[in-house]
Order: sequence, then C-alpha cells, then structure tokens
Amino acid sequence: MRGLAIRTRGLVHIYHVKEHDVAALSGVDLDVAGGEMIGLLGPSGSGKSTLMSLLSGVLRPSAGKVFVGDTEVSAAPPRDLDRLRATEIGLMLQGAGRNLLPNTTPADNVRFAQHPARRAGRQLTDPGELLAEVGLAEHADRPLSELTPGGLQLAAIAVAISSRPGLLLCDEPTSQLDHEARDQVLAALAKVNRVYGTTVVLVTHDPHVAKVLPRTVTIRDGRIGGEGRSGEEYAVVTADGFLPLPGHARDRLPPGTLVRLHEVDDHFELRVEEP
Ligand SMILES: Nc1ncnc2c1ncn2[C@@H]1O[C@H](COP(=O)(O)OP(=O)(O)OP(=O)(O)O)[C@@H](O)[C@H]1O
Repeated sequence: MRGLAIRTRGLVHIYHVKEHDVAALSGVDLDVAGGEMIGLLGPSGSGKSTLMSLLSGVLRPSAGKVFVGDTEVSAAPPRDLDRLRATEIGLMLQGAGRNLLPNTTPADNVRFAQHPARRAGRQLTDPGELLAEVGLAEHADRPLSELTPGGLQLAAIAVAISSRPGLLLCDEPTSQLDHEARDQVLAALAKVNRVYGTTVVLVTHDPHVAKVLPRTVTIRDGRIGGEGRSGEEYAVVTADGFLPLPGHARDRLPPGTLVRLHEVDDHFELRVEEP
C-alpha cells in the first residue's frame, strides 16, 4: 500500500500559440504526501488541466520540476514516462468515454488497459475483482451501452486503477452526473485511496465534492491561490514570499493598495493604509 508523493517546484508552463504565448502556469510549488486525496479547484482557464498533464508527464514544463515519488517526471525520457504511466500513474481524462473503448464491456476495457503493465512485468489484479471494488461486479461483462453515465465513470475508474498505480489523477470525474452517481464515484475514489493508499488528485468544479475532500488546492491565474483544509480556507505563502489574496479580499483590495503586516502577540494583522 504505497501512494506516491508529488512535489513541484517553480512550475511554469507556456503554450506557444501562433501570434502569442499563453502562460498557463506561472510558478506552482505543490506538495502532496503519498496516500493523500486532494481536490484541485479554480476558475475555468486557471491551469488545472495543464497541471494534471504535467504531473502525468503528458506535457513537459517550460520551466520548473515535477517529481512523482522518486522520479523527476519533468526530466524523464519518453520510455521511462511510458513505463510510469503503464504502472504507477493512472490518468482519467474528463468524460468517461475518452477513457473507454466503445462497443466492448468494462472487463474487456480493464483487460486491455492492463496490457502495458503486464508487459512491464507487473502483478495484476483480475478485472472482475477490480470492477467489483468500484461497484460494477454485475456489469463487468455487459456492453458499455447498457451502463448509466455513473456506471461508465466507475468503469473508467477501474481502467485507471487497472495496474494498481501509486498515483491516480482524475480530471472532473463527477461532472455531468446526478447526485447519486456523483456520490458513488466519490465513494469509489475514496475507497481506492483508503484501501490501497493510492494518492488521488481530482479536479472539480463541484462545491459539494470540494466540501467532502480533506484538502483542496485552488489554482488561480496559474498559481496556487489558496488551500482548504476540512472546510477552512487558507492563503498559502509562495516559495518567494508572496501571499496571494483570497478571492473575496481581492475585490476589496485593488492592485496598488498599500498594506502593512503587523505582528501582534502570537498572530499577524494585515492593515490597509488609507489613501
Ligand atoms: N493546447 C493549448 N494551447 C493553447 N493554450 C492552451 C492550451 N490548453 C490550455 N490553454 C490555455 O492555458 C490556460 C489554462 O488552461 P487549462 O485548460 O489548464 O485550465 P483549466 O483550469 O483546466 O480550465 P477548465 O476548468 O476550463 O478545464 C488557459 O488560458 C487556456 O486557454
């Protein structure tokens, strides 16, 4: 039962588009302990999917480093990345269908997904057992077309964990599901995390999902804009000493506002200098 830790330092990613460059991430320092389950939150376009692609080695950062366990993903040669994704990093793309082969069954999908891990010499769990773990025992050999949207998402989870990876990355696993299906998907992910110690990182826009996660990290404008721990919101000091303001404070403290940081007994106070 080993979950892989994540460490990113000074992570920058720039997309080069024809006429201009887009800075999707502008210096992300993120630490996730092995065996944690965290949510990545943030407005559309803030850089969450880019961060997931960098963690899985699908993209290489423009600058900075990504470590997953002992592997420096940001510097690993393609062959090592292929092996890592076949065995140690499970990736669930947004939309169940993108993770599944159509016109087949959940069991066929898991079996197919296990090929690369089998070639890498990994000991593998029986597809039926994996599907039972996520709650799909009765649907293992049914055509995918008979599954509900929630069932398809559970099948996608089984595919993503088919090699028993140490890290599971899920992009919006509960989007477009009704409440019951959302809770089943969340329960399946929590089980993978709890029973196998797999580190789980999931992107979500759903406040309900964010609320039930022990830790959330909010990405804003390509940086870590804050963290939530058991429902409490925190700002996070960056490696170079910056402190991003939480969204609600930003509205009241426009750029250029002068503030003073006072140390008072055992805490700090932020005082706004009146113009
Ligand atoms: N392939 C690409 N080429 C150019 N720009 C891109 C590309 N992918 C993302 N971007 C830009 O990078 C920034 C971050 O995008 P990203 O998809 O990582 O954000 P996101 O937080 O995942 O958004 P969403 O919640 O809408 O999925 C955005 O400005 C986006 O337009």
